[in-house]
Amino acid sequence: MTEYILVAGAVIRNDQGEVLCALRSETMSMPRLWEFPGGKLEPNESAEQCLVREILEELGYVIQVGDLIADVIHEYPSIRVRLVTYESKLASGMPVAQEHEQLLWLPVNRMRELEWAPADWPTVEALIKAQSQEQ
Ligand SMILES: Nc1nc2c([nH]c(=O)n2[C@H]2C[C@H](O)[C@@H](COP(=O)(O)OP(=O)(O)OP(=O)(O)O)O2)c(=O)[nH]1
Repeated sequence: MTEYILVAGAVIRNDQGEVLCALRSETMSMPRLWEFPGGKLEPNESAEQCLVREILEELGYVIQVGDLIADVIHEYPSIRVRLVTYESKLASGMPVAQEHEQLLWLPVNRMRELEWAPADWPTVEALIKAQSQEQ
């Protein structure tokens, strides 16, 4: 039996195709690592419902959730996280950081420059691969 914490992350794009990257603050676990906004699923909640709720809490904004990008299990020293990431769009307007230290819109081809939470790398690589296949 492998137990894990199920976490959903939103890959939020703007009209230029840039992705919203969020820096975990000093007071959060895994401080100062970049992540996709989101969080742990509550009981009886779908990943989509979790993302809409978390993004509203963290960024004050409603998103529209699209396709699954990656579904990975990462073994941290003290926890095992299953991270599912989804394409998402903002309905309109701009997100405002309420819990994160910093928000950054980055083109996909620059995402490797950030220090991501280890569970996030398969999503970053999938985004880069998908973009290179489009060109
Ligand atoms: N939201 C989010 N969490 C991530 C990502 N990558 C990753 O490893 N995580 C980890 C960090 C946390 O251990 C967990 C998500 O918990 P959370 O975002 O609800 O964090 P939290 O601050 O409420 O929880 P915690 O401090 O009690 O761990 O998943 C990611 O891209 N987005």
